[in-house]
Amino acid sequence: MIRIEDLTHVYPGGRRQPPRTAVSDLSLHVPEGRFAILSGPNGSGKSTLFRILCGLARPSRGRVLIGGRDLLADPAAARALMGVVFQSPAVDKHLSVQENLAIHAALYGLAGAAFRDRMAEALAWTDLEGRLGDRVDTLSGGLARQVELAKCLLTRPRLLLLDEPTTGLDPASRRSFLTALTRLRRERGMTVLMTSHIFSEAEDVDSVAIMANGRLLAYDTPQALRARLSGDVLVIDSAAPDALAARLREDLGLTALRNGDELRVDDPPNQDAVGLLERVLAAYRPLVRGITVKQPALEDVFIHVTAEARDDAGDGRGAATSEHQESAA
Ligand SMILES: Nc1ncnc2c1ncn2[C@@H]1O[C@H](COP(=O)(O)OP(=O)(O)OP(=O)(O)O)[C@@H](O)[C@H]1O
Repeated sequence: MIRIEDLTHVYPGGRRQPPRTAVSDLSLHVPEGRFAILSGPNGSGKSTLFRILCGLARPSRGRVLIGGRDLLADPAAARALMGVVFQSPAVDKHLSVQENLAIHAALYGLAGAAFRDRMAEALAWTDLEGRLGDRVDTLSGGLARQVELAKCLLTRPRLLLLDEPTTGLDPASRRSFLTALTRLRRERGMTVLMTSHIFSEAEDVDSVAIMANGRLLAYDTPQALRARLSGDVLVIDSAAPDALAARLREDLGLTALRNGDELRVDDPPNQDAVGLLERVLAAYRPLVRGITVKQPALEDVFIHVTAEARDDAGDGRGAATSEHQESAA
């Protein structure tokens, strides 16, 4: 459904600013009926890629096919297949749910009975039943987001693009929103691509793409990504992470990846993580604020992959292998 080929986007520089490459030679395939999450640290290029996919920005190079339609050559045909939920609210909060839906429907020539049918169909995926006459600013944040979803569904898209749709929602509202997306994928065969920083959301989707510095570092199923870290992870919170990392390297031959004040030793070689925890505490107690051993979750893979890319390349650039791209496809 989405095929991105060798996509590059460079923001032109100004008098004082050099050109900036936000997306670099990125290829990604999301087959029809899959739910994929796009993740990456701040500034990794997610929003730029999202804007290109919605047709809001034209890439410097590369090709994007949406349902076989060339987004750059025939944007109207490609856009007709998609519904988009942007990060910033795109509903009028002073109007009721129904009024918001009616305005959006009118843009697509839907009115009268046709509109009412489509509205009922769209609302069936949400928890908005009984709230049609309520002004959007009287709804909870979670329900207000569902109005955006219902708006997109009015046009029966085959692809849903969502930019951090659950940011700011409480866990229960997040869960309801994701349940609606999962049902749309399962019962309607809809393709869903969503950007997110919340890794608990990614545990049950079909595939997860991890970007950094405009490049795709990994793209695979959550299970396959988790399997990249086979053993336990030792996580150390330290007031002096660089000094402690140097000690671990010099004294114990261990590579620790730094993430803020945290050091992580993934799957420690030649010893179990609990044994290592005891050794670290015994030898470097003054440098340790907190220490724990845990089973790797997706978030740990994300930290591992992005930190490794930073360490490997120095300039933060890593490269996804075609193997990862294909296995998720
Ligand atoms: N309009 C612009 N002009 C110049 N550079 C830009 C512009 N928009 C983004 N960039 C740069 O492109 C890179 C990618 O930014 P982008 O916003 O796409 O990343 P992101 O992953 O969405 O970040 P965030 O999670 O913080 O929203 C960054 O280095 C950013 O500074």
